Amino acid sequence: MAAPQRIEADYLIETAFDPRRAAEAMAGEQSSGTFVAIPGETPELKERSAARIEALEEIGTVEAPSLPGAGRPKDDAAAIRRARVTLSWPIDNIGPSLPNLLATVAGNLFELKQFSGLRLLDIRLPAVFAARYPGPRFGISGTRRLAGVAEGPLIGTIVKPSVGFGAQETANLVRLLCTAGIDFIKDDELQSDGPHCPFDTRVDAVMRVINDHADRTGKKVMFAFNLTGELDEMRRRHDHVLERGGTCVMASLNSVGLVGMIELGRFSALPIHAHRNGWGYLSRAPMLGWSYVAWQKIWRLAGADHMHVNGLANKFSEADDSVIASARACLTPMFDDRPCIAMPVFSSGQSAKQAPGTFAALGTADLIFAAGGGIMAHPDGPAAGVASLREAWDAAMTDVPLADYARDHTALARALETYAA
Ligand SMILES: O=C(O)[C@H](O)COP(=O)(O)O
Ligand SMILES: [Mg+2]
Repeated sequence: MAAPQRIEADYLIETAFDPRRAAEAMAGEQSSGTFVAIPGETPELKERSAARIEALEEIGTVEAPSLPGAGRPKDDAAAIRRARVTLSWPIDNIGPSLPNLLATVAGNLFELKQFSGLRLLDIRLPAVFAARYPGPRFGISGTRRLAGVAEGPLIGTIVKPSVGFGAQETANLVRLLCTAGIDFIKDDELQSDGPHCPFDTRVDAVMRVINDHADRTGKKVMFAFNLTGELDEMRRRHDHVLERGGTCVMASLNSVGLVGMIELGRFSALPIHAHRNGWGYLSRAPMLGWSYVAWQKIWRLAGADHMHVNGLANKFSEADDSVIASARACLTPMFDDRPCIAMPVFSSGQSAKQAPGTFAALGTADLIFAAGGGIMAHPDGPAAGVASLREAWDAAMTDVPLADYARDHTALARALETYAA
């Protein structure tokens, strides 16, 4: 897996024009060219700075354009063709800069008239990027160490109701979950620092419970406090969590943006739990936007330790094979000497029933399995919800079918009845 010398990006394109001509327009627009030839773009300059087409493979035709507004060639009967294209750029165009990488590989090309579909599938970066950015400081091993979970998944939850609890009500729920043996708890992304549940007050109340539980049992439950905000706010909130003995902070990636995440990555002395809310607008249309395989690399390099990947049979619209491809991507090294592995977080409509499928598909338990409704709505209460997830994972990892294991594990049996649909 040698890092390339040039920046490389793979795309899926759809066009009514000749795909090579369209890809040339895309390469030109994203490097030295524009819509007409310009005198300054000499052969020497192009040699130095132009993006190149490294590969182009046509993969078929479609009846109708996927996106509105695309142009058509004069021959209006021309087929609409799809192709996979790899472009490359010299690193000297931008240097190892993540914000400028974004403008280069995922900038103006999505709206070029030549295309009725354009999706970024993957990126590969020269090793200078690994030297410039921190990458995850904690990753799997650091998270396991801080959470005191040597093997198996981190069984986790999201505070639910997502908003509405005050600090003390949140702490009361945390006490119950700690007693039930949970490993990981997070704020919902909708909860940050509103007047009804101020960040500092929540941290103080929750950490009193977590520290007290740790003093008595030796187990410090990891709580990801959502510090999403402006840069100074995030730094101040981070310091408050650290002072109170907290072991994780959370940020909404699309809210803090790339620069926010880079700054947080450089600053943070705690693992960063990266929430991907908003992902749908980047990915839901199959012929537009980003593949998670490409997108997650940017955030890992910026410093994300945990990356949300949705979950099997989730409440959203993503198919299971895409969820597993995303989780595998987070576990795939980015550079030989800087793997930047992030721990995948399965979350969204998860409950005991998805444990075997998740373990079988991923082949590892190096993950956080977070169930909000899947724990809170257990008919015998959240403690039984936690037990049901633990039992489901024990069954999955010892290759016992859930229904068999449920015969003498009541919490699991009741969960399977409840979350059957
Ligand atoms: O922030 C999250 O991960 C979601 O709110 C998950 O909630 P759920 O487990 O109830 O779907
Ligand atoms: Mg949520």
